[in-house]
Amino acid sequence: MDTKVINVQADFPILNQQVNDERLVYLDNAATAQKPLVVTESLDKFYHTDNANVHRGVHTLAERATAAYEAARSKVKNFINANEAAEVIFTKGTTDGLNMLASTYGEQNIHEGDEIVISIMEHHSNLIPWQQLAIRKHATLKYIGLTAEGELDLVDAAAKITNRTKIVSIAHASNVMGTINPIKELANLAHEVGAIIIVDGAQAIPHIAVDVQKLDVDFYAFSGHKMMGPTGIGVLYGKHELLDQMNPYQFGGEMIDFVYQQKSTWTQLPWKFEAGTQNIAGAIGLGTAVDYLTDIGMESVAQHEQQIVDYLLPKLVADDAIEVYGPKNPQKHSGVIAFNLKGIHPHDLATALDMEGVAVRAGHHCAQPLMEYLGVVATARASFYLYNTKEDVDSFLNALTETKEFFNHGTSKAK
Ligand SMILES: Cc1ncc(COP(=O)(O)O)c(CN[C@@H]2CONC2=O)c1O
Repeated sequence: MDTKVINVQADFPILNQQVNDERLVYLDNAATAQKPLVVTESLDKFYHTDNANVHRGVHTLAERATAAYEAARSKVKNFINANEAAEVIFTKGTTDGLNMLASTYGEQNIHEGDEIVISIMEHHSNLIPWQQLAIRKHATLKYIGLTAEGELDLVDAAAKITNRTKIVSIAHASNVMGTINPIKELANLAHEVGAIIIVDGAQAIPHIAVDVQKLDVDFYAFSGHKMMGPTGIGVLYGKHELLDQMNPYQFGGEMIDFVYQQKSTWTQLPWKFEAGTQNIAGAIGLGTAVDYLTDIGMESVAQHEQQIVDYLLPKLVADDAIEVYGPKNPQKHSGVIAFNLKGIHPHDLATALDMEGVAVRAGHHCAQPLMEYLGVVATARASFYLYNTKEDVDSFLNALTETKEFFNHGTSKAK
């Protein structure tokens, strides 16, 4: 499939600035992505011309706001190829969606002795909800390990997913290891034993095409802010029949059919899970981000990032002063690259890079069990998106060289 050359920096005014008298090079996209003008303009338009509460008013603005909100839902439905818009629940983000599942599906279906299987590379948002559920229910939480290459160990997965497993919950892409996990295979392993599969899609949905029906996942959670949408909006996709069985997550306006003094009945999907006034503007902004990505094409986004990784990763791997985590093969590594400069604390490294205008993340990345598994306390992390360029990569590499010299570090082999 032919892909467009991506040249979108002009859509992101935030990128056109100096930091510490150097050109900003923003490489912290795994934390949050920058927003194109069309997204912020869609928020302005809503608040300046269409703002009203949704689903309840019969006046013109309420109808316009409702139409825009539900149009956003339809855009997301098409973007992930859900079977119907009712399977798209707006949430606050990935964390909210995963907690919703643990508090509803989990509470209703996990019992003493049952097993929940996740992986050691999970973000805390896809670890703690299951850990606390297992504690509450006297169930068992098991972790799938990694191969020597730093990928998910499918042999270990097959050994740990058994007829005692009720839930498998896995990141589609790691926010540390730069791996894309074999979700279709894991879905098959889960379904073969009668378990469901939940996917944390936070680091995948912005970067690769996701087809929830082709993957045959039961639930898929992601955040708007990582795919150039506003913060505070996200999506939980779920198969209709499973969402139907779940108790509401929160109670209040919007989500009811009828409220009597001593009992209440609930409305239909998706609104059963959208209690109270929702993040209407956020949903509209997310819908605009979906349009923006769809216009560019996810194939083009993926190829653009692959070109960056193909160019950068071998240089980092070849440098004896640098430890790279995750697969060393660029074809198996996403645009999230965790690394350390040997002997230098990642916070000091990130501070030094910031002095050169380069923004990377440093810390445990809300993946402390993974840090322990890797034998490190923290790492630095550079993460790329469609608006990053080869010039950004060269600036990053130059800043790394400057930083190594600043810390009087050994010279690297790679030039
Ligand atoms: C894999 C993964 N899952 C869940 C989350 C939680 O998403 P929300 O915060 O939107 O609910 C994140 C956030 N990524 C963190 C945030 O900052 N840096 C990171 O790597 C993530 O990377």
